[in-house]
Amino acid sequence: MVNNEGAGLAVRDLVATYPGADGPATAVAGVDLDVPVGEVVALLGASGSGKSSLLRAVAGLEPVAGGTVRWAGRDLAGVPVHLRGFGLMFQDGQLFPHRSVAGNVGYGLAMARLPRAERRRRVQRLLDLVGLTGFGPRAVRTLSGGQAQRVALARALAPQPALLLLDEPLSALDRGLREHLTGELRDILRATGTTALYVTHDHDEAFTVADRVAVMIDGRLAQVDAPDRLWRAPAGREVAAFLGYGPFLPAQVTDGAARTALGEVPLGHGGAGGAVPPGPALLGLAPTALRVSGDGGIPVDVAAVRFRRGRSELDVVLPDGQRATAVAGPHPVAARRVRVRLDPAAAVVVPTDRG
Ligand SMILES: Nc1ncnc2c1ncn2[C@@H]1O[C@H](COP(=O)(O)OP(=O)(O)OP(=O)(O)O)[C@@H](O)[C@H]1O
Repeated sequence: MVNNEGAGLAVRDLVATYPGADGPATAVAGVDLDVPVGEVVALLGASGSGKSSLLRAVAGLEPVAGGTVRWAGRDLAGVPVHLRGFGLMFQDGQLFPHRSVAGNVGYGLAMARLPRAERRRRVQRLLDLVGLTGFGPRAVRTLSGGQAQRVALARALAPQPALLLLDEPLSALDRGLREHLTGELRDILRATGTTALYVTHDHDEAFTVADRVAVMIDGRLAQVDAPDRLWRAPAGREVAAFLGYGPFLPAQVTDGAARTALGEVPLGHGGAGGAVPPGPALLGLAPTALRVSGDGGIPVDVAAVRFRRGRSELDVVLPDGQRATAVAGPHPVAARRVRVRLDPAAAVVVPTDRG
């Protein structure tokens, strides 16, 4: 991964607002983000967290209320969308309905006045790349949703944009197709060495596509990290809860281990990683962190039992009254009280929230 000083995207203290009834409403609340050349960064957040607003501000589609967007060291304030050299891809593709597939993919190349023969070659290469060999003459209205998004991707990649901005590019597709295309998209971005900022609310998509994932909560970036590190070492309870950890139990960190009501968890092992200072902390449980055990473990009451994907899942009541999920084997569980053991690899220790 190239990371020359000043290369790539550098966003500093970016603020984006919309006019509201009671004055401007803040959608992006002072964001710093770097996307070095060749890297794919996913902006992951709940609906309304400000992901699209940040992406649109980088694209130049929205005016910024504060801060800077730089590419290769150059401040882009006042540079219009079409002169930033960025590519855009949206959820609904927005293909030109009256052009063929090839006409759509080659659009930017025609604009750039590339000679016809070279244009043809590039369009063909791109259609090969996105798995649509031979689709050039097809009318876009005859395409399936997945095919249309492949065309949109090919069109966005055609002018070899310095930065590709993707806003929920797969979210209009059904789950199976989305999962399939996510892997393909990652491979295509890697194969073309594309630098990209990828907005999604889908965790699996972000973790699959991105070199680094930026978690956006209420207009702020709560953590930016490689997928495995984000999962192993969330910065705090807010990020851990967003990733799906919970409930959280009090923990006391000493000498590389965290003591909790469910037992001791070694730090830096399995899921319970991160630089958590000694003192009070929190233990967050992934849905598979508790296993029903035949012998030993903590006794808990069973509130409900479900059978799911070949195994029993129990809602159990922890000693402090919180509900948690415990996983059992393939046989139905009839007991009203069971013992559970903690799998430290499926739990995280995070610092207590500040303030
Ligand atoms: N054009 C607009 N006018 C007024 N408010 C807006 C506008 N666009 C977005 N907002 C508000 O800004 C906040 C952030 O919206 P944004 O679309 O950036 O979030 P998001 O994380 O991309 O959400 P989603 O995943 O639902 O698209 C929200 O509170 C939203 O209601």
